[in-house]
Amino acid sequence: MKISAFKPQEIIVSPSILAADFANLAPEVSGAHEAGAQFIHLDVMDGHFVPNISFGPGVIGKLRAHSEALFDAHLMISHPQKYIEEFAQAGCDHVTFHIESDCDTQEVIDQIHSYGMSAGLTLKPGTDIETLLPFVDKIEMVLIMTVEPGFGGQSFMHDMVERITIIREANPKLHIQVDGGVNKETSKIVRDAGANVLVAGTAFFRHPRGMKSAQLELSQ
Ligand SMILES: O=C(CO)[C@H](O)[C@H](O)COP(=O)(O)O
Ligand SMILES: [Fe+2]
Repeated sequence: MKISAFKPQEIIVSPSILAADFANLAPEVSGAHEAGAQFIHLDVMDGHFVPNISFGPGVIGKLRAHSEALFDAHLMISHPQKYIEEFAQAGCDHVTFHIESDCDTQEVIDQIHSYGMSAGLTLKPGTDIETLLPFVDKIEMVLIMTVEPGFGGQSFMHDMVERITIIREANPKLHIQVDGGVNKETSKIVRDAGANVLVAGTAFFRHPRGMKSAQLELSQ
């Protein structure tokens, strides 16, 4: 699945498997797609860029056979340039990395594209949004973090919403993704601001009435 199959006006839910049952990832991933999610959000953490360790290309590669959803990797790692080939081989369709990573930003964007994947850029809440502006015509998606990266289940940072408007004005054709504390209420706020890709971990995989209810609540 390629991101070019989706329009930036289209509302897409990207469930973060960080909140899924790690002992049952295959049915969690296939169930998410069956519930209507078109992306699967894969949070890769190295314990260095962020103070948490999650999973890497080995796990993603095993999950690939269980879903036809777009595999949307969010790399929270210090040296993304060392691993792009591995994420491509694991079956990722899209790779987002952090502008604060220790790499040449344009070189990593080119590296991602060279494997036929789409590229995304993101930034921590404390980083100036202006740092992203030189790249908005070079990538397919911007990810606005609405929590400090590293952990699921945190509260949505409302003061990040104006970043969505800034990016939407800078490039109306970009996919704009929001990640962190997205639920029934906050998804409306970010959609109204111009975001179209909604990452949800807790609100999706731990919804009291299941994934189909979560999908409906996030996308309506
Ligand atoms: O990138 C992330 C954390 O760094 C996760 O994608 C995000 O936190 C999703 O979890 P939740 O919806 O529970 O906030
Ligand atoms: Fe994420």
